Amino acid sequence: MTVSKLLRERVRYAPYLAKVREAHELIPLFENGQYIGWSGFTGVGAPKVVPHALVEHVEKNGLQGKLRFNLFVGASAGFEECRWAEHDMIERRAPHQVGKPIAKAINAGKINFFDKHLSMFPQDLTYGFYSRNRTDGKVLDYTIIEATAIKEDGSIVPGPSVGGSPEFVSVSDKIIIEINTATPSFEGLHDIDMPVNPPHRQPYPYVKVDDKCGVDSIRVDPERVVAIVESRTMDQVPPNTPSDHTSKAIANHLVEFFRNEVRHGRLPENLHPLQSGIGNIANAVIEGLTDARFKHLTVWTEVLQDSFLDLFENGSLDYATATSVRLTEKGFERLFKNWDQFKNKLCLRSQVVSNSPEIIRRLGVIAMNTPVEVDIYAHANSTNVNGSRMLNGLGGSADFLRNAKLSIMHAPSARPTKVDPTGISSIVPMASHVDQTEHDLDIVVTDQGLADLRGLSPRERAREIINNCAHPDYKDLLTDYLQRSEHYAQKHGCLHEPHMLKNAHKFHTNLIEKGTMKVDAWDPVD
Ligand SMILES: CC(=O)SCCNC(=O)CCNC(=O)[C@H](O)C(C)(C)COP(=O)(O)OP(=O)(O)OC[C@H]1O[C@@H](n2cnc3c(N)ncnc32)[C@H](O)[C@@H]1OP(=O)(O)O
Repeated sequence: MTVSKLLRERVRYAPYLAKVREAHELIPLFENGQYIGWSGFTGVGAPKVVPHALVEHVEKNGLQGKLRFNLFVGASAGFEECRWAEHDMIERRAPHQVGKPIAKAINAGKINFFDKHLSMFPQDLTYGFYSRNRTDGKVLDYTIIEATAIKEDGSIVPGPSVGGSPEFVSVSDKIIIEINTATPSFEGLHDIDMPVNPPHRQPYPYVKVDDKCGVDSIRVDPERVVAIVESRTMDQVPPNTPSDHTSKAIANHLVEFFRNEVRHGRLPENLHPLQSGIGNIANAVIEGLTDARFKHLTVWTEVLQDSFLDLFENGSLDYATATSVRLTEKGFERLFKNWDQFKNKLCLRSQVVSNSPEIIRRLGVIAMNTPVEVDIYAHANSTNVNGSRMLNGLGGSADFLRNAKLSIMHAPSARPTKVDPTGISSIVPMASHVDQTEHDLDIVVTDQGLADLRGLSPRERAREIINNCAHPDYKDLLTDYLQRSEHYAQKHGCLHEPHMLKNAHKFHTNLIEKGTMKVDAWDPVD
């Protein structure tokens, strides 16, 4: 088959050129029930052409439900996995996904989804934990990995994400590489630690955000590479919603808090390395920091969004490292236009390193993530609406919030429902599912204000959160819940973290029944 000039330029290991194939030629390799790894993290760097050929094959031949895979991706893969979900091609999936079709299939019980900390998922896969029921001893049948170049030794230069690819490649029976020639090569941007399992694992020696101790490409045994496919499809990240008065208010409270910490000597003037989660609030908070004009900031995070480019450009940010650079089309244009400037200030690592609890704690990272809800004692739910409906998954939130120097959760104080513009309170009596515990969180912040929970007992925390963070529509209700719970608990000698279990989830049941968390009355308890 003919090999394009662009592909020849990107593939510097000649033996691979004999393995160049069209995606449709690879379809016979795939069988129902196989274990597949994909590159990709937060919707960038995932394979596109082979997954697309497979879904077309399923669609054309009516194979929905008959060609299903155990699919593992470092974090969300985006559009391609949503199409697989729509065509019932996913039997099992871990650990983090984003997109209505895939969440719908999970919540319809069609996909066996399991959620695991992003720092742990790739290593657990290499331990054989997820393939322990296989009788052939394999972990993954295929890894399909997107690359932007191949080096002289056949090693893989990833694109805008590293994620779990090093681990997938290390335990995969066969490997298919998609070389993306539509996107510029990301060569020089990666620092990758190839997996070494206990008892031989050494410490990751990073003590500064810009330390580089790994390799610049993913080592692979060329014999296991069965095909090279050219991809001409760019990543597509939807534009971020512009910040609004809610996200701006959250950002302002946080900036004020940081300034106060600096004044009291608990943070240096350039703060500590920042981590910021995904979503519009996270993006807006970083925008807020841009306006605050801190100097010499650094970032140790898992995903970089567009707003970080502003921080670089206005001179606030010295260096940023992550496992994925998830930019919109405009963001990527800005990155490539100023490539020489950014390439010395940016580094992409494996997700086991970007999310390593040990490094997060060593660097004193400031972690900021958005929850579904936080309860009055500071247990937070990041994943399951009403304790049951999976959204995206835990992601790296707990890797960071458990280990950061400052663990911050930011949310709007209330969200609208169809019948009530403030029908959902982000502050609830008892979280309907717990991902981050009271032992992890230091700060809760909403558009109403900031609750500093450090050193407070549960009942003190409850007052700080209700008074500072709850929406005015819910303040009295939550205070009433707390006082009644205290009265009840006093009688029963259980005043440490008082609850009326009969009413603890009444906000949620009321929301399900009436479309608002505004309960009319509490059930009597004695
Ligand atoms: C890859 C990474 O891990 S990055 C690092 C951080 N990762 C994480 O924190 C992972 C977990 N967190 C997340 O997935 C997100 O931060 C979320 C979903 C919790 C919040 O993000 P937001 O942008 O604020 O969520 P958004 O407003 O889009 O809400 C998502 C859905 O949940 C619903 N929802 C959110 N909160 C609630 C609530 N308290 N009660 C009921 N429904 C809720 C929304 O109405 C919306 O419903 P829809 O899908 O039917 O439209």
